[in-house]
Amino acid sequence: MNAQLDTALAETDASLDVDAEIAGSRLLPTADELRRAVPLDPALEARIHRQRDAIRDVLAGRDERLLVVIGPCSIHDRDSALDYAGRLAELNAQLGDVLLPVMRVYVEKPRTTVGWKGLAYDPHLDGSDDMAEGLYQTRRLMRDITALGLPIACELLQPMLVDYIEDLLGWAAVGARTTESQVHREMVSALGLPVGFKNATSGDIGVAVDAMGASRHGHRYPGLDAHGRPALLTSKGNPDTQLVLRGGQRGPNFDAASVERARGALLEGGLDGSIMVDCSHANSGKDPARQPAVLDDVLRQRLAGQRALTGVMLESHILSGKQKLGGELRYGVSVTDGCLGWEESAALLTRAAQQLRQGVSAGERLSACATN
Ligand SMILES: O=C[C@H](O)[C@H](O)COP(=O)(O)O
Ligand SMILES: C=C(OP(=O)(O)O)C(=O)O
Repeated sequence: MNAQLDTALAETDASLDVDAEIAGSRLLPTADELRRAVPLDPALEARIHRQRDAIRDVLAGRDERLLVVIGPCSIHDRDSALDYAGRLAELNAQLGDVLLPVMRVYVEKPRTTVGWKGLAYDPHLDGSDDMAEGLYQTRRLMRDITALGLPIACELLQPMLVDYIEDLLGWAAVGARTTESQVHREMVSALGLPVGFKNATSGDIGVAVDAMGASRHGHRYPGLDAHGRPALLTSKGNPDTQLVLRGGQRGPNFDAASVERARGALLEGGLDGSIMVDCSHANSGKDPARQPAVLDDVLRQRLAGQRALTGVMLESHILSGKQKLGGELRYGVSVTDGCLGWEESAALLTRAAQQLRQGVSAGERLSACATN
């Protein structure tokens, strides 16, 4: 870890513990300290603002490209994450006319019960939970990926961690397990970036629509200021949100009827109909091999005129499948949910781009006929 940060961090004085149930306490850097240790230069900051604007344009329908949030289910090592980012940046140069790729750099994992919680929590993958190091690695990695020209996305799970990384993100998700939480809605209302709310694990989309409505409003809520002090914060409200359909306990919800129902619910809630389909999770029954079929269906709906479909999400890594933590790890294989491999992912995006180009040029031909 950064030496300057390291000396500032120590075990806190146990005699100060007011709660006997807390078995230990270690200081973390404040967001301000970490940002100073891993700074963002003004040129990169300006680039991230342009990336957010480009994503906002897609969500609002001003840009016809398809937003593609793609990458590992979770990041567990820097080398494979940078390797993946390099490949995606190269592919972006070829497909950027019709797709807007954003890399999943997911460093916090929500668990159904218990399990590894991600690089930010446990960077050594061994239960030692060296979070000061995890946050440092996270910020450095995110900065290095954005420097390749790629916008990045992650799930914002623990509101206290947002300030450590928020300035680096192009897009963020609130996950299926937290969409109904008022605390997360307040958090989103203070973010200056586009955010997708996922439907609940039950499949209920109403909570996500409510979340979008709630986070458009300004809120007053307790949190931490940039120096880590408790403060009453006042947010302005975030107008740039999107509904993410990820399927649920009753099955998938990416089909045309489900998408149209979701669009109706958004309009009824007074919201623009911007929808992303997560091709993974309950929409693929957690079988990565099913993600291409979901993507195909979404593309068919888009080409048939469903303009509310502005984005897709795919879980993809260097190599396909998944592996358990514990033994020796294979390079580039997910340690959480199963992913598509890179070769297949690249072929899939290339095919999607071709289909979208053909669709667009067919559309242009039709409008040219109409005006002649
Ligand atoms: O995206 C990843 C997982 O679906 C999510 O973190 C839940 O994982 P779990 O059910 O294995 O805990
Ligand atoms: C955990 C995730 O998704 P969900 O909230 O849909 O389960 C994820 O996208 O990594």
